[in-house]
Amino acid sequence: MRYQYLSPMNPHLARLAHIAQQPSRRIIGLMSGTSLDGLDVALCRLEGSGTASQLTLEQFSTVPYEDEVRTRIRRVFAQAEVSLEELTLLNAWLGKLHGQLVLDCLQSWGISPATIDAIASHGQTVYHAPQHQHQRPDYPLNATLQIGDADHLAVRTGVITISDFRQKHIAAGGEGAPLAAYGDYLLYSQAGEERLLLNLGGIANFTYLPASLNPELVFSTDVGPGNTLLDAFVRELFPGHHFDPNGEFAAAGTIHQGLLNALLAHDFFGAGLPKTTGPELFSPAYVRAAQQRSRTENISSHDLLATLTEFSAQGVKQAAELAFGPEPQAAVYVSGGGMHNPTLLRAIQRLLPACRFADTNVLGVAPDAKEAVLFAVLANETLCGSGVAIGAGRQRIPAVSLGKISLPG
Ligand SMILES: Nc1ncnc2c1ncn2[C@@H]1O[C@H](COP(=O)(O)OP(=O)(O)OP(=O)(O)O)[C@@H](O)[C@H]1O
Ligand SMILES: CC(=O)N[C@H]1[C@@H]2OC[C@@H](O2)[C@@H](O)[C@@H]1O[C@H](C)C(=O)O
Repeated sequence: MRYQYLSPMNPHLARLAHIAQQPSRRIIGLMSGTSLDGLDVALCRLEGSGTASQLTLEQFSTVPYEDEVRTRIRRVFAQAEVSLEELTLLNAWLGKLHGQLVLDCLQSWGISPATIDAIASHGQTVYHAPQHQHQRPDYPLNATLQIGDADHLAVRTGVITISDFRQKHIAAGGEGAPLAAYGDYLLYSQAGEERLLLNLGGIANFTYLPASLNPELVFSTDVGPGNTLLDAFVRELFPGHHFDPNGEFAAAGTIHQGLLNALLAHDFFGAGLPKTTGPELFSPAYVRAAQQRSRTENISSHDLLATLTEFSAQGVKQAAELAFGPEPQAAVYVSGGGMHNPTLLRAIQRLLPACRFADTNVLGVAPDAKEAVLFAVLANETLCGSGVAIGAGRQRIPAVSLGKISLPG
């Protein structure tokens, strides 16, 4: 379809059309993940689109959240009941904050906001509710909520902002996550190599990239908890720490097989791929229930951490076996904060002995930046992609462009 532009036209829409037609775009990808450690800010140059996309990561920064930000998010995060006033206020407040953090980053890099074509803002997931998890017969649908309203980002920065990437995925039959496949396929596929791109964030997920490059086989899936349970129990049991430093607490403990079996006794692990989950399921309450069932309430803090670390690794193994069958063989490229935890990495390598492991630096993207980069790539596709049929025809992997557009004025 071709459209002729008739004047008068909203100048912001004209700018949008111009940006879409440029040979390359400068897009800032923003991600604030489930670990609540901070806002990842990735300034990307994207040339072309689709499988011809070329990415250059020009700048990257994680702006750590102050305690107050974390506290405010935790008041509503992954909880079935919250104050509606708190949620409403936080939505606007986070949007403003993210806008300001983008401006701060640009200033520290010596880059003018006027040179940025678009911001791609994931926002903060506060509740993820795939149907298999909420199981409410009165709501037979998947749903998810990200906050940090993008109109605030657009107005504060003066930059067109694309946000709320997960809703159309759901509207078109998906669970709203993971979206990684839509970017990973374009940037990191390699003919002749079976690849798994494993992200160890709060929740662990991977993307399968087939050696054949056939987009219909591509998918990404959550596999279970990554760091979320480790972080939660470290905060409780080792005051002053936010995570298990280099996996040392877990390394000093012993895996308790009875508790591990109880943790793994959930339908999520046997369910077909792709699937999503979140801290709504994998919460401290989930662990406490498993401890009660296995009579392991009194194991030491180190043993609990060792068992939870093994639990995260087992989730990766079980999903890899669902994808490949027994003895999965693939090149695994790791990203996310969990790659800084050698105890977790060693466990995954032990459970997948026929896989080769590297981190995503080898693919040209810093592991900590990969998710923020993803949203820049998704925004680029929304602006000028012509559509790649990722997972075409398979359940829960709709081939759609993602995101809503906020104009600065
Ligand atoms: N040196 C380290 N030792 C152990 N763990 C670490 C280290 N550095 C980071 N981590 C872990 O990585 C986490 C942050 O990971 P990341 O930033 O990938 O999460 P996220 O993006 O918020 O999660 P998600 O992808 O689920 O949204 C920390 O909370 C911690 O658990
Ligand atoms: C609902 C939601 O925010 N999910 C996140 C979360 O963090 C990791 C995992 O759970 C993944 O499913 C997803 O993020 C990545 C970026 C994705 O959509 O691919």
